[in-house]
Amino acid sequence: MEAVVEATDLEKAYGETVALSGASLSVQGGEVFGLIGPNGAGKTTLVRALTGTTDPDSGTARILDDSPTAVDRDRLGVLPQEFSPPGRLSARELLSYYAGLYDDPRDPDAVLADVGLVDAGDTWYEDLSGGQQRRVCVGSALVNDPDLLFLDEPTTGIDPAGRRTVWRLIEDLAAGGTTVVLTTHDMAEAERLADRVGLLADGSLVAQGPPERLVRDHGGSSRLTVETAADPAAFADLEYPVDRPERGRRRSTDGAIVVRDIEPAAIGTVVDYLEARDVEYTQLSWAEPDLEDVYLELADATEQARTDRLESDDGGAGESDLARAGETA
Ligand SMILES: Nc1ncnc2c1ncn2[C@@H]1O[C@H](COP(=O)(O)OP(=O)(O)OP(=O)(O)O)[C@@H](O)[C@H]1O
Repeated sequence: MEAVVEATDLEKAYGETVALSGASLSVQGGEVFGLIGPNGAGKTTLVRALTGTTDPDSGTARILDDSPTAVDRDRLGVLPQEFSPPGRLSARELLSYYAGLYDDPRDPDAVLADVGLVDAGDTWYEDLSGGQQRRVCVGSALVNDPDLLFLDEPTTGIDPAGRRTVWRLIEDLAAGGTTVVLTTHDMAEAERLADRVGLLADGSLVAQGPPERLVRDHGGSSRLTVETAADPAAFADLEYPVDRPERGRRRSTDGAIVVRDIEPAAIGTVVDYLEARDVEYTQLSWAEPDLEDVYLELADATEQARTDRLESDDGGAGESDLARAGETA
């Protein structure tokens, strides 16, 4: 399959701030590629470099076998993260306006239907809810029926039902052969839609692969979370490894203990253990590793590597972690 997006060693700094530090990726025709990563990792900068709205300091970017600034705009759809169309045009007028910019656009009413806004077609953009506005913006990126579509956080602010409408839309586009590069903070969205996911951290892609492979390689084991104020020492005799939840995973305010490498059939053993020792708990929840675990693991490893690099004189301490994290790439 031919690469529709190809980035090699892209670097971009804004003054002292390094936004991209050697980002490389390749997206094949018809693929949905999910770009994930912490705030400030460089995702929007990468999308901008790939769509010709920012010039990288070095490295090369090609889309649709052309340079991002020279590519045929009729073949490209872009939903930027920040997009503010004129407020005093209706949803339908806005889509008609954007459709008018292309040689062979789609029917704006069909696009309105695609994004689930038939009933709001005559409402001024400024009177739509935030989620409806975002859906109009998604629609504006589709009016030219693009071969390649960049969506930078398309579902931010959209309610769960509307999010599913957009997800189905993206799935239909992908089924029709559209190549999609999707930036998101929603791991469920990435896991559901993306054929491959790239984790951007500290300006470079530290891991790339199909979500299930990333989960297998970096997600860790299944876990049973016990919401309890008890100390981990109370679990010392349990036959499974026990520790605290990862950063960002704790839901209870009282604290929790995580029992690892445990299958659902063995949960009863833990319940018996807790009851035999009068350890109080409020809830048990079992989960398989998912993309969020990969994210937390690799983003943490990269952040730690960066801290080590800043703290060490020769800068070498963090590199091995980064290299290890990137083995899946
Ligand atoms: N125009 C700009 N001028 C100065 N700094 C910028 C500019 N654009 C981005 N940056 C900086 O570059 C870094 C990467 O930003 P970018 O917006 O690409 O990250 P991101 O991964 O998209 O973040 P988020 O998830 O918050 O949208 C950040 O430190 C940001 O402050």
